[in-house]
Amino acid sequence: MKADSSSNTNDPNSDNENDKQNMWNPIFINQNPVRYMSQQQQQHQYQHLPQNLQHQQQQQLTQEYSNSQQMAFVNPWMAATDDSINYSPLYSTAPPSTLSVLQESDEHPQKIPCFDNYNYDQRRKSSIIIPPTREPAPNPYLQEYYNGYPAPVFQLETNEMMNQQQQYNPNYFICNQPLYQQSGDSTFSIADPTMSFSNQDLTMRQSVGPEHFISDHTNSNQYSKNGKSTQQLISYRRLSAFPQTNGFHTLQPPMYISSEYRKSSMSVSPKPLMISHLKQCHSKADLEPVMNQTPKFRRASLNSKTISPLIALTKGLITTYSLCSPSFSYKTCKNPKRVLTKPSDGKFNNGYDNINSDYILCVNDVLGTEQNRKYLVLDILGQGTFGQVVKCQNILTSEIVAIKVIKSRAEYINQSITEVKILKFLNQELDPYDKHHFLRLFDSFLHRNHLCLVFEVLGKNLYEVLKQNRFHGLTISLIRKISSQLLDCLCMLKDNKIVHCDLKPENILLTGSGKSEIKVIDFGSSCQESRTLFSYIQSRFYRSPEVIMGIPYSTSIDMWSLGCIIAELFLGIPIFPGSSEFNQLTRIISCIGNPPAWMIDMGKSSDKYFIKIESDEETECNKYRLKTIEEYNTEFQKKEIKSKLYFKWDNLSDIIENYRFSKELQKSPVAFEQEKKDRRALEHFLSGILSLNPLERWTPQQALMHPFITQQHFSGDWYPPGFIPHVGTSPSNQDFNDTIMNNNDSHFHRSNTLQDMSPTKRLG
Ligand SMILES: Nc1ncnc2c1ncn2[C@@H]1O[C@H](COP(=O)(O)OP(=O)(O)OP(=O)(O)O)[C@@H](O)[C@H]1O
Repeated sequence: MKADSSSNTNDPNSDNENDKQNMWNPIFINQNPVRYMSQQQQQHQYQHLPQNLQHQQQQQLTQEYSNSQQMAFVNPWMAATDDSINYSPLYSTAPPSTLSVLQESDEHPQKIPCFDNYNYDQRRKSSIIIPPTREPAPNPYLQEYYNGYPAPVFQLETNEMMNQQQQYNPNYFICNQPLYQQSGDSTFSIADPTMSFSNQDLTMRQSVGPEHFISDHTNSNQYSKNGKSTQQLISYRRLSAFPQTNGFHTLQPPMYISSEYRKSSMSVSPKPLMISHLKQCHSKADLEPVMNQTPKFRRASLNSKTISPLIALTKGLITTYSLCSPSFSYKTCKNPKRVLTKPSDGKFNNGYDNINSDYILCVNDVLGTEQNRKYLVLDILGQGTFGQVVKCQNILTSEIVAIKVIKSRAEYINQSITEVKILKFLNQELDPYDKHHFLRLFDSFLHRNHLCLVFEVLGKNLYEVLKQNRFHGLTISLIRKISSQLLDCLCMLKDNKIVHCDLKPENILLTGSGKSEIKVIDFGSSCQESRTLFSYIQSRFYRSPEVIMGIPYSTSIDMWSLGCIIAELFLGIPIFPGSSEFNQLTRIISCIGNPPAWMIDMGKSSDKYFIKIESDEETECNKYRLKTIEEYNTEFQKKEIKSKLYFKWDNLSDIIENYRFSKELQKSPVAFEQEKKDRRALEHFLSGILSLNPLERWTPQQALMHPFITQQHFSGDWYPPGFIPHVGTSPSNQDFNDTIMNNNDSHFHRSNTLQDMSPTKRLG
């Protein structure tokens, strides 16, 4: 070991040649470096052996492995490039899973084949000290062995085991330790059960893209335009929350390990696991950290400064690799780029854009060219109909921001210019002190034909919050806090006659301040009340009945969306998860009741969904009924099916009242009583917001006064000040409800599972 005070000994990645040459300590170097085989080679060779021979060799391998007293330092670079090496037959026949363990452990000197042309001198000079073999840690996936029992040395899998595994579930195979699911040519971990809802979301939770905005002035019938159906349009739209279902996030124990295998593993190395002695604590001094002496043979040394093997193989990995192979050189520019955009093939805009006209973004890309407008791309935050949102750092100021990179198509850019205008107005004119929960826009610029909007960076959206909560509802006090902030925001919008047009959980983000503070984002579909040009707006689950029926709309459509969002926050899943507009309307009507006849009379699209059953010319009072699924399918050549019901009860108040009480609430009678009172107030609050008649629907100002928000005593009845119920000329509620209810059987079948909605069974 050489001490060189002139070299930068603190830097484990030092490029100093002396450092490298003096790192090797001959005492601890095994003369037989391991040859690394590719997984394919291993599998191939293993599969061709007869089964009894495989078993015999596995045992031999296990025995030799446990007997080994020395470790070899393995140079992955040499091994990966040298093809002229003869493999040990033992290695070539080991089962794939075993070999993968061996590759990682570097602990098999006896079985290591020779490198004919390997330069041992280089290794002998090393001062990296390799400790003698010690007992491997117990396998945490074999839980029986974990608590104090000897662990199997490593996991072997015979073909028989693999077969049994596959018989048990053909989709799973044991891959060393974690359990993976195989799908096509990609391998991923067992799907998180909470992800099951996402698939449905892909087609249902989307907002409407500008190419699908249908102007009332051009064509009122969104279905007949271009001959495209809603279903066809949906396929072009994208999920706003970036799907995160492909991550390797679930590690599961193997599903099956035979008892024979366990016994054989036990017999290999039955040494008891040492558990460190626990001492009683008498004084503060006992809590002082104890520095153990540097264990002999347990440290690697770099120019007299000792570094641990951990540092040598993490922080100091580059130096370690350089020492292993003089030809190894590391340059960050050669690093593979992490692409954030999917699909990532360049199709348009000189190869900068993918097939969806999304800019292909990679980590460490720079957006913007001007001095103070250069942003380093760090990660993806979300994806939506209009483009992608990425976390970036201003190169000049180091400020972290969120940049929404809009698709390079004209219709998206134009609509986003409106978003910029509205946000500027909201930020600068309406809410200069940032008190009313609007997203802050800092800047906007063009980058390679993409409009980039620079926002403050926020936290999780409410859909992600629910998902993280395994689609269980949030507590009433949290719902109250979120609702009052949203109402405050909607008050500002209503006062200034601005319609958001796309309120949904994905567009409400926690600020990340830790105070359940939220902000409303995505004003890309917003408009002024006087310029409601489009009739195909709002994400379906949150779409108001007047928009579905084609009635002129106002800021009250945002109140409808708010009602749906609050109900979802309570229930954990959407209250009206319609699979089509017809299905959406059916769900709304069966839960809340019928719309007044004047709405049906007035709606441009009403005749798609309703049939007139009675017309009284004198009173001009018409009666309608919802079309049956068969009638609707025949008329429009659709394939609507009975929709699944996810709640045991039909109407809103029963759903809220009977929704599952958490175990904590059930334990405390006081909390239980309070919850029941809160639920009654919530139910009444929602009934005012989710009024089918937009003229009777409470305004945000009215809703803010409701006892659910103010937490005043709720007696069971409450009217907002100055509220006069509109007396419609609709058929009597009873008549209509009878019709609807008679139709209900044909529209719904009750779901016994919430598979499409949520991972857990929650029937109300
Ligand atoms: N400022 C921000 N900070 C953190 N995440 C953000 C921010 N803005 C947006 N996101 C994330 O990106 C997602 C998509 O953003 P946004 O809704 O603005 O895009 P969009 O293309 O308009 O989507 P949509 O399909 O809803 O119209 C959001 O759901 C959110 O998760």
